[in-house]
Amino acid sequence: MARTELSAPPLQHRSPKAPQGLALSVRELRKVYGERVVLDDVNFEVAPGEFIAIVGRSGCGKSTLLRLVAALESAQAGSITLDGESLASHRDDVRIMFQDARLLPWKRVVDNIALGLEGPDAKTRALEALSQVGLADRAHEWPAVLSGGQRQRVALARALVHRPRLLLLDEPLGALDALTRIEMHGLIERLWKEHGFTAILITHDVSEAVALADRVILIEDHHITLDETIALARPRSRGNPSFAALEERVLLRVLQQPANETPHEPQTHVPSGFGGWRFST
Ligand SMILES: Nc1ncnc2c1ncn2[C@@H]1O[C@H](COP(=O)(O)OP(=O)(O)OP(=O)(O)O)[C@@H](O)[C@H]1O
Repeated sequence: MARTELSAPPLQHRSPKAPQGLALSVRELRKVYGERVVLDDVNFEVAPGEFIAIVGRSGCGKSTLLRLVAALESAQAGSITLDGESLASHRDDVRIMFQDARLLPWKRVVDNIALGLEGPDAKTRALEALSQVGLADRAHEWPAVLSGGQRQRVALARALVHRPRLLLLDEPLGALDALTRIEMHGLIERLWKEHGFTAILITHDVSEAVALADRVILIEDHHITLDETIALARPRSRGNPSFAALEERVLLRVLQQPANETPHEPQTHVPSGFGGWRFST
């Protein structure tokens, strides 16, 4: 496989002020619904500040895995740790964003973002976050008058205002048109670089995964069967032949036509400890 334009390690571009992203370790994870095994012996590691995309056919367990990392559900076996500690220890460091923005329609945009913030500067912080996603001029409007893409920008601001160290993205661009998606890729990548959080993105769009992620993980048959490093310099160009080659390679694997190379082995063990933490957006 062609691998050109080697990128720098994820954190080298970051501002020294950015909080460090959390390291994630998933070990021997098993999730079953009734008789249905969804995940079995799933193992992977995510380095602080790394951007991971998870792909796989519909129903393979991507959202289930993210919900387990978000402690919205618990597993039958295995462990998930953040910086070697339980999920409960980092409940305030993790935020999740979904395909629908889930804004409260009776609150203005800025008040949706300020929800859950405390202190006299809550509104100022909410306005700053809104400005970071390019919507400062829509602060006092109702969510209903925004476009789908704008609503997702608000959802992103609502997550970022809490300065997460791990951002979980469950197909956040799935309902947007192709042009808006590409604009959002640029925005997400810029904010990831500036804020320094670790990011885990679920997507059906292999091109999106290759555009954004340091690594793409494939789930099939309850396991991780591919863990592919995307060693392309950022910002990435879809017109680049190396981009197209990587996209094709991952897509062929998703379609169950293995390429010639062997998937990466699962990575090393770190201390375990499973705990729950409160969900909030
Ligand atoms: N609460 C639940 N109860 C029972 N089965 C569930 C539950 N949640 C998910 N499942 C099942 O687990 C499997 C994995 O679902 P999941 O939503 O994680 O897949 P996915 O890869 O995210 O799919 P998609 O790409 O279509 O969103 C599916 O077979 C689904 O029906």
